[in-house]
Amino acid sequence: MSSTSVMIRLISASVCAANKSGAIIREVLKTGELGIVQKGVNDPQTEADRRAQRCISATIQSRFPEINLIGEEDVAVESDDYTLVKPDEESDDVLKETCPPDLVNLKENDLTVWVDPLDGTKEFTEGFPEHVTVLIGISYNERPVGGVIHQPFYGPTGRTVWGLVGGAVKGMTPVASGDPGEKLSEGGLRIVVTRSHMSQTVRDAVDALNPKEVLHVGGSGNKILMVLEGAADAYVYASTGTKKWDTCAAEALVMAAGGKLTNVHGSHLLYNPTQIMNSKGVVVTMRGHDDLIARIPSPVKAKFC
Ligand SMILES: Nc1ncnc2c1ncn2[C@@H]1O[C@H](COP(=O)(O)O)[C@@H](OP(=O)(O)O)[C@H]1O
Ligand SMILES: [Mg+2]
Ligand SMILES: [Mg+2]
Ligand SMILES: [Mg+2]
Repeated sequence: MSSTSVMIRLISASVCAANKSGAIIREVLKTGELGIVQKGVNDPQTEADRRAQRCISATIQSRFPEINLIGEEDVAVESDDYTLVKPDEESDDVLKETCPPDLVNLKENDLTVWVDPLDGTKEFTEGFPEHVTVLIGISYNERPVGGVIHQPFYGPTGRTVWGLVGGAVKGMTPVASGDPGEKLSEGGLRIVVTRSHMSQTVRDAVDALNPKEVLHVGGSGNKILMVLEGAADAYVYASTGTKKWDTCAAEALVMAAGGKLTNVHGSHLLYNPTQIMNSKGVVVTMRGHDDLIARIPSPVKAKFC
C-alpha cells in the first residue's frame, strides 16, 4: 500500500482525468459534431459532457472503488474509458506536495467526489468555449476539502488549477484575501454574474450592490475562478439552479486562498449527496463577504427561505 495519502493520490488522479477531459472537449469542438441533447429548459448536454464524464468516472472509480462519486451526467462507463488515462499515470506536481495535516488520514469511504465534466455547456454550444471548465471537487463531512479545475481553452494547451483546504492553490496565483468583516467600497464593485440564466431576482441582487461593472460570463467554475484571480470582486447568483458539482471544487480553492463561498444568507453550503441543488443561491468573495451579504435586499433573501 502506498504511503502517500488518499487525498494526494485522489487529487493526482483528478488532475490526470481533468487534463484528459480537456483534450476530449477540445477534440469534440474541433470535429464540430457536438451531439446536443436538451436535459431540461436551458440545460443542454453535448458529446463532450458525456465523454468527459465517462473518462473521469472510469479513472476515479477504478483507483478508488470505495469513493462515493456524484457526477452531473448520467452515462454508463464503457471498457475503453478505463484506458483514456493510463492506470499508472500520475501528476508529479501533485505527488511532490505535502498533504495538510487535517486531511492526511482521510479514507476513501469518508469522501464524496463531485464531478462536473463540462461546466458552461450553454456557452460551449454558443461560441464561448473559453468559459468552459472541468470541475472535480472533494467533500468530507459535507464540506469541501480539495478541488481540481481545468480550463481546456486557456492558452494553447489549457490550464489546471488545484488545491487542498489548509494548503496552497497551485496552477495560478490567487488575489490576496481580506477580512470577511471588512467594509466594501460603495459604487466600486465588479460583479460577475450568469450570462445564460438571468432572472429579475438575480438582477435585483446585483443592482442593490450598485456595481461599477457587471460582467456576464458563463460557467460557475469560470466565474469563481475570476473572483479567485481578482478579475471580479464577487460572484452573486440569487437563484436556485447551480448544483453541488458546480461549486465544490471552486469552493475548496476559494477556502484554501482565504476567501468565502456561501448562499445569499451568508450560510455555508452543505455537500450532502441527498441535497444536490444549491437552492439558496451562491455568493463568492475574497474579502468583505459579510458586508456584501448585508447589502443583498431582504425581499431577495426572502425568496430563498
Ligand atoms: N436556472 C438554472 N437552470 C439550470 N441550470 C442552471 C441554472 N442556473 C445555473 N445552472 C447551472 O449552473 C452552471 C452555471 O450556470 P451559469 O453559466 O448560468 O452561471 C451550469 O452548469 P453546466 O453548464 O455544467 O450545466 C448550469 O447548468
Ligand atoms: Mg449541464
Ligand atoms: Mg456546471
Ligand atoms: Mg456540466
